[in-house]
Amino acid sequence: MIRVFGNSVRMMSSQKEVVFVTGNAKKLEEVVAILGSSVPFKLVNRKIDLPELQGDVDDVCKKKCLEAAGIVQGPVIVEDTCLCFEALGGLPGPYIKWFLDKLGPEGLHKMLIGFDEFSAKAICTMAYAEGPDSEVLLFQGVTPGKIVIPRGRRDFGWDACFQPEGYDMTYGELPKEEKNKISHRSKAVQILKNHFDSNAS
Ligand SMILES: O=c1nc[nH]c2c1ncn2[C@H]1C[C@H](O)[C@@H](COP(=O)(O)OP(=O)(O)OP(=O)(O)O)O1
Ligand SMILES: [Mg+2]
Repeated sequence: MIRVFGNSVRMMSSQKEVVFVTGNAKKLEEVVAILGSSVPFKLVNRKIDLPELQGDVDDVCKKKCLEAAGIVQGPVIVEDTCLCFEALGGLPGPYIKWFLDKLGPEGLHKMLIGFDEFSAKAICTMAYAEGPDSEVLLFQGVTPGKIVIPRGRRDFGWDACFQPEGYDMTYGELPKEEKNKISHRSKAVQILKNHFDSNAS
């Protein structure tokens, strides 16, 4: 179990504990690194494999969040990550996990050769709910880029085949701290953090 303790004064008054529900250790590692210690709540992880749902990005994330809140019976954060290919009208999108499992990063690139169109968007949608009957808030970060022949680390999903716009390195080649400054996840976490910062007093 990983705990991130907020160190702000506001933390003393709120003492809010939020459970980040994910079965993906790499996601957790990045969210913890991006959030740092300045969050006005205490983040606690629970490793639960939530169902892989169907639908549009926002719907998938809302349902996933309510599933998690039902299990935890309290405040939760979940996130769902999409990789959307321009040539495929936004697919695989939320189904990227299955495409990656079956094709690997090489296959994701090969799939697009016939289209000769490699533009893609990495989208992270974070969802927060106070409980199973509460409203779900969404915080979304998007990083545009292109799908390339894999280069770099293979330790996290499709990192090796995604090259963010304006960079000549893939996510898998960029130092972790650099990825965490520009990634879809860092943008979503920043928006979520701003929300909690402005509602914490
Ligand atoms: O920054 C990333 N860089 C490379 N690959 C990534 C990234 N973020 C997620 N991924 C992979 C993991 C999974 O194959 C799919 C998203 O599926 P997604 O359902 O959101 O993740 P998951 O099932 O692994 O964890 P969770 O328990 O939070 O649902 O893309
Ligand atoms: Mg999942």
